Amino acid sequence: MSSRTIISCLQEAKRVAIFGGTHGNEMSGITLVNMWIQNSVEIERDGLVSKPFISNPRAVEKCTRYIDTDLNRAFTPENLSAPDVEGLPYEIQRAKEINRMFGPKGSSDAYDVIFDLHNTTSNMGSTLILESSTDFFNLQMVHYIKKAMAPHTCSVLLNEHPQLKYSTTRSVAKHPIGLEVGPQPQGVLRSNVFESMRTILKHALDFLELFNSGVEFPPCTVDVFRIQERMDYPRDTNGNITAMVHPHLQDCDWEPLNRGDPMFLTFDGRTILYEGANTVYPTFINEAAYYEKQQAFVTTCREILAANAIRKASNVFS
Ligand SMILES: CC(=O)N[C@@H](CC(=O)O)C(=O)O
Ligand SMILES: [Zn+2]
Repeated sequence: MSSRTIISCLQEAKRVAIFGGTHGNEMSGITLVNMWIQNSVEIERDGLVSKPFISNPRAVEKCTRYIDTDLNRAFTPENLSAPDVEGLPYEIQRAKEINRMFGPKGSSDAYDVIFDLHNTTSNMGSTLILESSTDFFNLQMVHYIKKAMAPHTCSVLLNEHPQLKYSTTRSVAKHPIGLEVGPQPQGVLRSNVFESMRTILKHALDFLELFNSGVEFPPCTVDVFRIQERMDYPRDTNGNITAMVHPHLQDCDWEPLNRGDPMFLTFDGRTILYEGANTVYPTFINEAAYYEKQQAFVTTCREILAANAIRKASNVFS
């Protein structure tokens, strides 16, 4: 190590929660978390308190994304500080409960890490979702997971966009991290998707154990896809879609989309081309849950993020 290496000394990451069922029809996370609630041996590590938790139990019971409103958009300061009156939408009540249990969001009492387990109908493979490009702890963790997963790929989606960023369930933690694995239909369990998610989480917990044991992680870089733009389906004046994702784009998550490439196929057989000047990398292509959010896919650009070396701050009292 060069004498000029900057080391960020961070608090130990002791309290870790694993959320499944933030969306009640995304079966891998729900099944894994229920399994770990029954028997937690697999997620136990030295120096860690790991809490498996079903975040939206009523939606899980009904096998639907949400009851009243999307829980994974609900953790806004306004919602979290709303008075506990009767008749609040279920997910707003639940957000306040989760914030009390695992937060409060933004405070030193908040959980250190929340892993939130999601599935997508898109062909994204294994993806980690970050909300900040400057959280060195998460960047180091993601770097560790990517290396441990090789030769299998694990993509990193950075959702730091001022307009497109949303108030996630995991944002209650100091270090929020989303796991998004697909393709898996809503309400369906696929063994390959289930096992990929399980493997990512195993590596993540191994990283936390190493960090807490005092291991120093040298400076690193991480290839990420930064969210750029939401692309909606073509629609008629009533708001109904008039085209589908083009067969040349379907399932091509993370592959370059260049000016002039096919994007949509109208019901009457016309191809709509991508007209943007720059090459982009689409993802969440044809995600079932996003029809209601007016999103056919999201474009991203590639970027390389750098992280300082990290290690656990030494305790002066020990
Ligand atoms: C398909 C799906 O639910 N995706 C998640 C992504 C995330 O957790 O940031 C969501 O829209 O909330
Ligand atoms: Zn989800």
